[in-house]
Amino acid sequence: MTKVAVLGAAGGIGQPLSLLLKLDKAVTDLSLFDVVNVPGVGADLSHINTDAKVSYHLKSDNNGTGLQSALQGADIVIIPAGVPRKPGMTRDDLFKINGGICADLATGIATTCPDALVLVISNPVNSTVPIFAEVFKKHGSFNANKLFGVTWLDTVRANTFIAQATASYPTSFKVKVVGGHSGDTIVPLYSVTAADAYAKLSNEEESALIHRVQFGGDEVVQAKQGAGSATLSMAYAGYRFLKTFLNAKDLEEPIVESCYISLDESVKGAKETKAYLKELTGEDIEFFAMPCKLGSNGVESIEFDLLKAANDKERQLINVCANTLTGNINKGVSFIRGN
Ligand SMILES: NC(=O)C1=CN([C@@H]2O[C@H](COP(=O)(O)OP(=O)(O)OC[C@H]3O[C@@H](n4cnc5c(N)ncnc54)[C@H](O)[C@@H]3O)[C@@H](O)[C@H]2O)C=CC1
Ligand SMILES: O=C([O-])CC(=O)C(=O)O
Repeated sequence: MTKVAVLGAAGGIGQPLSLLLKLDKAVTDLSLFDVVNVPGVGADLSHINTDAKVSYHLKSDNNGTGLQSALQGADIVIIPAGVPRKPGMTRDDLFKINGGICADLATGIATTCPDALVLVISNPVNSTVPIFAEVFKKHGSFNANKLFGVTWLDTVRANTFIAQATASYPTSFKVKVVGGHSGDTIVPLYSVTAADAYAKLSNEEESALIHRVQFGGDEVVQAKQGAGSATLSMAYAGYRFLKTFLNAKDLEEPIVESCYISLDESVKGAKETKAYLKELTGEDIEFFAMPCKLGSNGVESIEFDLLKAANDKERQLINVCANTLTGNINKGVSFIRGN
């Protein structure tokens, strides 16, 4: 029995993501939540003859207790709620409005399903995940092993774009991406996780490839001309990342995927990762996307050795990342501590 709650289910990401979840045999209950339009999305999905039971909840239901009903008994909560970018905006420009939305949703999770795995898609991920962590800490329910920023779209793009650059199949790559989820905080570890293909590229081709992964989101924002940002590729990425947890109990070996997590001491490998980042960048970094071994209870351990194997160019990129990322994290933390 696995209940998955989608918060922001009526949106551009929420709808295709909910469709993919409705098709997954491992999902027994699919709970859809939004502030608008979710009855229509829920009624539509509920006609599909797969076993997952669909329920839908508006925030305003039953005197404003719709969020609590949606979250009751949830094992996994995935959150694509909030506004997307328009051309000319950075993800950080979304902070004020999405920060408030995330803080409210985090409070609902902390008070209704504090043991759930929480997967945050809402941007700016670099700051919204620290917001979730701070709200959970306030309620005494913070578990660093169960809170994730979904950065899997960066992995999806890193695989696709190197395949395009080297005329190979995207499915032949499993590139790990570290850092954060915006521009120069995104660092694909091509030299470590796609060494053979990467070695075929010239210096200029390498730089162009890395730039494309870092700014892949902008390509979609520009192509959509004001109608939003990535939705279909994000729904796929969010579903694939979530599926890791659905599959975990049937696998003998944990799966290793990149995700943005707290480097709290309770996470195995976080101490080493933090110390290494401090030595490399001079910064105390509290959240970082890392390849992690994942099981049904969340992070089993961080794959620190992959980070240590980064080449000089990647180490320089991590240095650039650290500066921006630390500011983004502090902004999220003080949004809650200052409130
Ligand atoms: N992590 C990642 O890699 C990516 C993140 N995103 C982010 O995902 C978020 C959603 O993007 P889209 O689906 O394209 O936007 P959208 O505007 O199409 O959908 C957002 C949904 O959130 C709902 N919503 C607003 N306030 C809410 C609240 N308080 N509670 C519940 N639902 C609420 C809206 O009603 C809407 O249905 C954006 O912040 C976007 O930047 C987008 C692509 C990739
Ligand atoms: O670019 C955006 O705003 C949406 C996003 O995070 C992505 O596509 O990676």
